[in-house]
Amino acid sequence: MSEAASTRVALAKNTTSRKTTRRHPTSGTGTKALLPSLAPLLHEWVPRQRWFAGKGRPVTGFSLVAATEILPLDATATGPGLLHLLVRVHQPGSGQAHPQGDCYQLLLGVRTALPQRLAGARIGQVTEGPLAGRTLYEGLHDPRVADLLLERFRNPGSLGPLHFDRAEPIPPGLTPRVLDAEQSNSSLVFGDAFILKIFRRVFPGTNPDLELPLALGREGCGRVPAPVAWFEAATGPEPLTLGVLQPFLRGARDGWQLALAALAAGRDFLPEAHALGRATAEVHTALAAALPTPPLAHDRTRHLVAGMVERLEAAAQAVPALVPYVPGLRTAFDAVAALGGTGRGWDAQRVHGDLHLGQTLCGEDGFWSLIDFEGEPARPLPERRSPQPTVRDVAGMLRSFDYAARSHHPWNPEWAARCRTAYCEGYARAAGSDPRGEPELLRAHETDKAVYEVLYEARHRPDWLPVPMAAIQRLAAAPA
Ligand SMILES: Nc1ncnc2c1ncn2[C@@H]1O[C@H](COP(=O)(O)OP(=O)(O)O)[C@@H](O)[C@H]1O
Ligand SMILES: O=P(O)(O)O[C@H]1O[C@H](CO)[C@@H](O[C@H]2O[C@H](CO)[C@@H](O)[C@H](O)[C@H]2O)[C@H](O)[C@H]1O
Repeated sequence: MSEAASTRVALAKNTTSRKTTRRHPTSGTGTKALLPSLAPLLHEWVPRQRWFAGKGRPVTGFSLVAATEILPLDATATGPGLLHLLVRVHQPGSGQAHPQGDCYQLLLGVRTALPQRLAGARIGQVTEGPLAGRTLYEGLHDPRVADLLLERFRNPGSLGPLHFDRAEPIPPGLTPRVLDAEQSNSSLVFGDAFILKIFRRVFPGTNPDLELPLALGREGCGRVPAPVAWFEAATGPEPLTLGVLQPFLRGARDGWQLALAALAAGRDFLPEAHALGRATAEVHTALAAALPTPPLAHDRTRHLVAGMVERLEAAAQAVPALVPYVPGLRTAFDAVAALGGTGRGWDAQRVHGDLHLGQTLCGEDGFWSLIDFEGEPARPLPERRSPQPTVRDVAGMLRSFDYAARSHHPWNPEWAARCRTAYCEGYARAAGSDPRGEPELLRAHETDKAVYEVLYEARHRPDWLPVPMAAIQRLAAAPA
């Protein structure tokens, strides 16, 4: 992606170098020049955010990809200013899509005085530059900012590099609230009618969390809330998806909470697991009808296995506790490679990509929906958008039953085993084929998922590491 502007702030040397910037219609006088004065605050704040994916590696600087003044930053204005930034965060040895680092979306509120109700959103006071003396804060926590975003969706169109689109009319005057969830992104709920997900780490190319729900909506699949509106940035040849507004499923509870509640009550979760299998199969069937389904021939099987091996090796480097299990885990991948070598092929299609209990919502009427089609956030976007065997999703859910059972004391492995069976039965009933019919492929995907989880937990929730590590031990010991 070409940088829309090239202001770069080198934090390591505590120096600021400014190169030429391209004029931008909404940048306002000096908007791009603001980054150097905001960088020290961002350097403290960004790495602490739940959505920051580069944890554990130092931040060495920031460069500006795009800046848009959504609300004027004029110091004489009575209300807040709102600065929309796309910022590349420089980190050594990083960058899914860019060698220097990943690009993040920030919505920064600017006020002369921060009201007490926004104290929790405070980032800090700017000490230099045009905003000196003013307070910077997380804009999404400010209802005035949230209202303004909704207004943009109600009246779509372009604002500098930002483009707002909608599929249907949106009513005015919906009260906003920030969703208080442990998330990879940030979400705002409007009047319990809509939920707006703001993507934090953004990549060139349509995000599958917009692409797949739109395709499923066109296909008439009611298992996924269909996007009502979205916004993107044009900063290079491909758009960056920035946010999606969709219907809010009021009163729905996620599968993770429900599974834990069942465990706490000493109950099985079998009708739920069966229904989840059915919902997954219906989504897969609709995705296969809506989007291409190239078969996974020998060369692509090799590629699939090579990716799994590569991820295992990378994870073992990052988490040394994995190292003793690498040979055992490799047998799962070798078994698929061997089958591929005999000319055996598999069907492939677009899938959810990161399916787990927390991505399922059960409505008050007991109807299950699937959400969050972004795929595994750590994977490069082209890979997340590539067709894959549907067992990838099945494996994700099977792992999730294991997670739920492991996070409850005393550990009840039979509970998880029964859920896994019920889920596969529900899936088979709706899909017409049982995911357990391809045991090598399923085991390889479960192994790949457990490896991903080890890395995820090591980076984000080290206390949870024993959960996927227990599965690693089991999978490494399983006969090939
Ligand atoms: N359409 C929806 N209706 C109700 N709640 C939702 C909806 N979409 C998401 N949520 C809630 O928001 C949370 C985070 O959404 P998700 O898409 O998983 O974001 P992230 O990618 O940041 O994890 C979910 O766990 C769920 O509780
Ligand atoms: O929901 P996200 O897209 O942010 O997914 C990431 O975080 C999940 C945890 O919040 C993580 O899921 C893992 O923990 C879950 C329990 O909290 C468990 O149900 C899942 O099976 C397990 O993978 C997910 O892997 C990660 O991508």
